Amino acid sequence: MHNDTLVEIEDVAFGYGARPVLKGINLRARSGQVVAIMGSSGCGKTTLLRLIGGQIKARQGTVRVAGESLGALDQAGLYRLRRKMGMLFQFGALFTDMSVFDNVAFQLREHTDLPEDAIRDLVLMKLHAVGLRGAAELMPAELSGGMARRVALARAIALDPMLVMYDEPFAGLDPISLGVTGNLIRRLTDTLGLTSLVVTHDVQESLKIVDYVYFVSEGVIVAEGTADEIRASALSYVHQFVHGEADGPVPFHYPGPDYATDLQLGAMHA
Ligand SMILES: Nc1ncnc2c1ncn2[C@@H]1O[C@H](COP(=O)(O)OP(=O)(O)OP(=O)(O)O)[C@@H](O)[C@H]1O
Repeated sequence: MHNDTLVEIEDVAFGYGARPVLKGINLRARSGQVVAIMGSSGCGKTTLLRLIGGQIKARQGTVRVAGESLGALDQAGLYRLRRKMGMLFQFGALFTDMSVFDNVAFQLREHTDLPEDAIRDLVLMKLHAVGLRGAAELMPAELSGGMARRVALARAIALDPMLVMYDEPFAGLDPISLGVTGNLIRRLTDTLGLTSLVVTHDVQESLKIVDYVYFVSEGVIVAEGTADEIRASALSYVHQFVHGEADGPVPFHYPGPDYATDLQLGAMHA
């Protein structure tokens, strides 16, 4: 293993019940990298993040985080490792009855014995890092969507994780907040020396900030490369994704009965 490899996934398979979702995934992310995982809806991107977070266990293969194989850890070991991971799941819901400050302080109060004045300094540092120190006393209802996303980000980095996982960080944001969020992910990764894994549909926004991209389809990695390699890719799957075309290997229509049969056109002629 490369000595700055933080996440390493080898030949991982997983399914819900009898249905296979991931069929042999290989992926790696190093310290200081922003790595994106893309693929069409339902291809298993969130499942992959849950495997890395240890919420679910691989049926085959190994998931290693910071050199530790998740399959070999007991509950206490998993819990210890998870403290080094920040997770920002869809929209990173904030506690609506707590101020911005208390939202960010929550993890620190739960997981450390730090005195309140140390917690105060840490919270203000994290809020400063996302440009919202001045918003500490606001309630979530008083924030714009983009601001709420940044508070969730401050909360995700409260415990100084080595790894931050983002599930659809750009979903539902206006174009300006989109750019701000992307730049922030890049900047925090660089300045804190962490690793960011970003699950996203937003190819254009993520290509601006990522070091490496993996495309998942039908349970396997079908393409991977740097942002430039992905932009230049001639693979039809990647081309369709990058250029947002409806026709290509990823069908626009969910598989179903033939359209004419469904509309009973045959019956009309009978
Ligand atoms: N807890 C579960 N039990 C059973 N099936 C599940 C469960 N969670 C997800 N699935 C199924 O597994 C597949 C992969 O889901 P997953 O959420 O990982 O996909 P995704 O790529 O993140 O999708 P999207 O981009 O739409 O969020 C989907 O078909 C989904 O319906």
